[in-house]
Amino acid sequence: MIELKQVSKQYQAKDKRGNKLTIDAVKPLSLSLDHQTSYALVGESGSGKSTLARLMLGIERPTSGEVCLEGNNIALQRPGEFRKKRAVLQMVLQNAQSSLDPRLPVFDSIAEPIRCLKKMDKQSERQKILELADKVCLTVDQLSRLPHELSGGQLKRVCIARAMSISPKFIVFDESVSGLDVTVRKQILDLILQLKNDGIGAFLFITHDIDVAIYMADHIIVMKDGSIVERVEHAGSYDDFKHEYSRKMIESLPPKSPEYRNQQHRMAATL
Ligand SMILES: Nc1ncnc2c1ncn2[C@@H]1O[C@H](COP(=O)(O)OP(=O)(O)OP(=O)(O)O)[C@@H](O)[C@H]1O
Repeated sequence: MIELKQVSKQYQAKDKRGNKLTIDAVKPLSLSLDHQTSYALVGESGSGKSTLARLMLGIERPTSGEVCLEGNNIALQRPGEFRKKRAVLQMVLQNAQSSLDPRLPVFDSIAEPIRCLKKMDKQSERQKILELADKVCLTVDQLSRLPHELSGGQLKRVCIARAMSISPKFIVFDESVSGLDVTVRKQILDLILQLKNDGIGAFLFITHDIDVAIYMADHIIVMKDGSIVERVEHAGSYDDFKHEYSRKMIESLPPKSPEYRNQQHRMAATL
């Protein structure tokens, strides 16, 4: 579905003294993402995960290489044409609150992509939003509220419903459960897994948390300093990670609280 061919991304910045600096956010790499597959991208802060995701979605242009969607180089498509095709690719950002218009009831925020990209009469639109709300467990009452009147977990659900509103083939979840308490976190992760079988074609989960990656994804991609250092399929435990950097990341995991460990056991039991 999405193919990256020797793609790289450099940013120009300035150091403390004002000298020009080139940042190799993503070094040349190739990667294919298939339909109906779950991916996780793990790596420390600054390793290039979000930049790589933005390249996949065509939000950023690569410095070199090609990004192809269904075999077509997205850089060669006319903006109008790509805008329509790009709708099949969605992203759920880390900060749910700032991704939503604070003045709009969340019903309208969920409806926004439909209004921009699809022609739908009001009755069908309402029906569609109610179906989506049901899928992500939001009540009709919650749909009429403003973002600041919802909890963090409810806001994540709104963002997921919004991303799903135009039936995307691929959704990137960028740190989508950070900042949530363990119970809500588990609910959101399970919701995404459930939606995978019931709507989302494929997804990429960006996370610092290797436990979350193991729980969520069929394919785990480990990034370090802009490069992919390891790919693990169907990881069942930490032992499946062999690269020195992955091992270091695992060794530096903080000791887990009893509550967290119990949750991991419950997660493992459901796999
Ligand atoms: N617009 C930009 N301009 C300049 N440098 C940037 C820009 N965006 C990202 N970078 C730099 O590129 C590198 C990779 O950043 P990126 O956000 O992709 O990492 P990340 O792995 O997603 O980090 P985090 O987990 O903290 O979100 C970092 O050194 C970052 O400072």
